[in-house]
Amino acid sequence: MGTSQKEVAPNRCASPIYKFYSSTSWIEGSAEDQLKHVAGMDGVLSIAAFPDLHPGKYGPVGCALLSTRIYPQLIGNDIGCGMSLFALDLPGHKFRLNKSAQKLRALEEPWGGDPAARLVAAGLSPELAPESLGTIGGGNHFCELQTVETIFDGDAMKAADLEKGQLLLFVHSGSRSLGTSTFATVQDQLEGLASLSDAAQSYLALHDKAIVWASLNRAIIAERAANALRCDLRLVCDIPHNLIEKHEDGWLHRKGAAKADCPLVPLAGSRDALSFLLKPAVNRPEALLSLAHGAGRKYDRASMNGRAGTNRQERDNLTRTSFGGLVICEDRQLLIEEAPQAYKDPAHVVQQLEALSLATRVAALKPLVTFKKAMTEDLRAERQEKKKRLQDRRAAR
Ligand SMILES: Nc1nc2c(ncn2[C@@H]2O[C@H](COP(=O)(O)O)[C@@H](O)[C@H]2O)c(=O)[nH]1
Ligand SMILES: [Mn+2]
Repeated sequence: MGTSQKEVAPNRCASPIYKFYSSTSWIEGSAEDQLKHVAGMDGVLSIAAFPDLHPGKYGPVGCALLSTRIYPQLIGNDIGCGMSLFALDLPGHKFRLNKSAQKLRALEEPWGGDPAARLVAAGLSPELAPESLGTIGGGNHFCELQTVETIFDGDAMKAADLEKGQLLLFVHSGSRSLGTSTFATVQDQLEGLASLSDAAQSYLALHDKAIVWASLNRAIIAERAANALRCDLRLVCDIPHNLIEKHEDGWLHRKGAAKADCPLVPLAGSRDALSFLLKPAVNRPEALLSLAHGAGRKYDRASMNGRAGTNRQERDNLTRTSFGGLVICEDRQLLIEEAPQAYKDPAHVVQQLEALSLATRVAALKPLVTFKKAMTEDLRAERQEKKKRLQDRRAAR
């Protein structure tokens, strides 16, 4: 069994950091500085860091942290963000790439369902951010049509009733405006919250609702996509990666770390790389019941300007993949910020997890169509209006 590198931050009281990556992994120094900082925070007992580790706004992304105190800023505003994988009953031979891409554009239209009914059925108040339900959101959230490219663990695939060539939907989204408003209530509490305090209890109550909301949101996004593709769907796994959970020794914070106390965990690649389905190992307590959730960022959003999509030809190329797939992202800035070059190599991340006996690969999943953002008439008009306002303001100066 491979061993993680254990490090104790210089602070005398700092907790151990178990690093589940090696010198061959792309890890920014600033991400490790953030790890050391959080290891020294009051009440922190242990940290597990995965090969998708990268610096985040409020702390490191790609890690799990056990603490006696509650730290909402480690989770940030996208509480409950996660990835859900669904099997489609669309036979591979009936699949048409261009037609499917066209159909998935329907995801940009407002959802025509009954948010109140769905919220109530999920045990939530009908007033809980109904307007955002069924929407993907920005950043690196997506709804991706994939196919099973390679099977590594036939038994696990059989148990999940999946086969080679199977069409899948992979949805990455979170709690949208609900997570943002929940985080806003505690955003300034950088020193964390005593777990029994009123502030912690009311944050956790809202947080738990955001987890359920985010999962429901992913299910509705997938239903909308399956409807557009005129097929049925079946949930394979639904795994959050931004959340706090009660653990026997304290509070387990996962930021960009997949909850791994379950049979199958997806690991996202990029829109032009394979994603993976993993089987978590069960005997690594230092990993804090968690796994890497993706490839992890190599370059932050701002530094992608100039690295990708610098001219029209390059931007056009970004809407097609090296697998022959298509990307629907009609927001130029988003197309560039989320270019595949912004991410590390997911195959390396998986290889590291396997080398350290944290997980084994079950299957590799190939992206066919990645939906992020389509330009509707309303959006186009909104954009033009904004452009005009800017021009008028400049002219008035
Ligand atoms: N299959 C795809 N994976 C993608 C895409 N864009 C990003 N990614 C991966 O998802 C994780 C999510 O990171 P998070 O910290 O924001 O939750 C990221 O690390 C990438 O590996 C995509 O279009 N398709
Ligand atoms: Mn996420």
